[in-house]
Amino acid sequence: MSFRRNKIAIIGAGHTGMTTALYLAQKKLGDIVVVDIPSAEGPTKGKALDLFQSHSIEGLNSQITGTADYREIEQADLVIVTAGLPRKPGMSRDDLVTMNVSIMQEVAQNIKTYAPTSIIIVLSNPVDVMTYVCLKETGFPKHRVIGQSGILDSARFNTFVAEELGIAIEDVSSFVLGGHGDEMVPLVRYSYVGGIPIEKVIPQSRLDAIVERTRKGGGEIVSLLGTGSAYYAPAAALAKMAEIIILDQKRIVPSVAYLEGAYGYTGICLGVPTVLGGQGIENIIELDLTSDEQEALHDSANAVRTLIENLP
Ligand SMILES: NC(=O)c1ccc[n+]([C@@H]2O[C@H](COP(=O)([O-])OP(=O)(O)OC[C@H]3O[C@@H](n4cnc5c(N)ncnc54)[C@H](O)[C@@H]3O)[C@@H](O)[C@H]2O)c1
Ligand SMILES: O=C(O)C[C@H](O)C(=O)O
Repeated sequence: MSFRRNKIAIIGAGHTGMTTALYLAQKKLGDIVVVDIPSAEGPTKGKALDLFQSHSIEGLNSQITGTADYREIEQADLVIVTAGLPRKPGMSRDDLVTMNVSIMQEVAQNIKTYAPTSIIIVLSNPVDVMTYVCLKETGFPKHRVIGQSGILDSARFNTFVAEELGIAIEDVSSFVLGGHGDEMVPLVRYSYVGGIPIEKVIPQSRLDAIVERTRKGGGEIVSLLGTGSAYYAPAAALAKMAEIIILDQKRIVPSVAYLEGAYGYTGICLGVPTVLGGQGIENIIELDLTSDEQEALHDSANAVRTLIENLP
């Protein structure tokens, strides 16, 4: 009799990578290997060992390994890519594209070599473009290369709605569509509090303000932090996607997916509602959009397409 535990690789042992490792360990989803560049091998091993030692106190039993050697991701079921530069105050996510594309190309080649059957979740920014680069570099089928943005953006929207109404965050459900930039499209019409459409309980002017704050939600944290960008909520979003995939939960969540016709777009990666499960993206759900929503999505998709067309 032989048992094999799930294996999750995280590329990038920075803020989001290590926070994701912590959430994954707490969710007891499998063994975790964290990979960073050779010059960061010591700190990567140190962070992994520190987290591993916390298991004795927390009653956890995942194996946590830090390394700079991609051979250690062999047989990973899931690879989460957080490698790349975060933005600084005053920058947009798109300003990271040149640096992060070359990092993504190198990372993707290593995943292709050492974990060719894995499912990949990309976090690195600008995430719609990085998901596209990862898909093209690995040559993996499109359902196995997924980007994270919508769970985070929806979580921000939910937080602001809950604050506005003074109610529990868990009673708010919303959808944010489109690219992970300031043109993202929070879908107010598809957002609810305890099953009640939010348009019935929040006046339009306040909804407009919440939509605007959601669009700029990442930048708000970047300005407050002064250095680096958000990591607790992004890591929670990654761990949620990992849990859905590993447990084959078939949940409906927004993911960055490669589109071949959905919403009228082809050849770009964009945030859309998906069914996520053991195969990765198992389906894309097409919602009816009003002409205003379509126009907003068009602006967002165009911003992503322009970046893709101008890739270095
Ligand atoms: N999509 C989202 O919702 C979202 C949310 C948060 C952060 N991000 C993005 O995620 C990325 C990481 O953010 P962070 O806060 O963890 O940054 P960080 O600087 O804390 O960590 C990045 C890590 O990547 C490593 N790295 C760099 N080049 C590498 C390579 N070639 N191979 C392996 N590792 C490499 C660095 O050494 C560093 O440890 C950034 O691009 C950020 O913008 C995206
Ligand atoms: O805003 C950033 O640069 C990081 C991330 O995309 C976020 O939304 O928090």
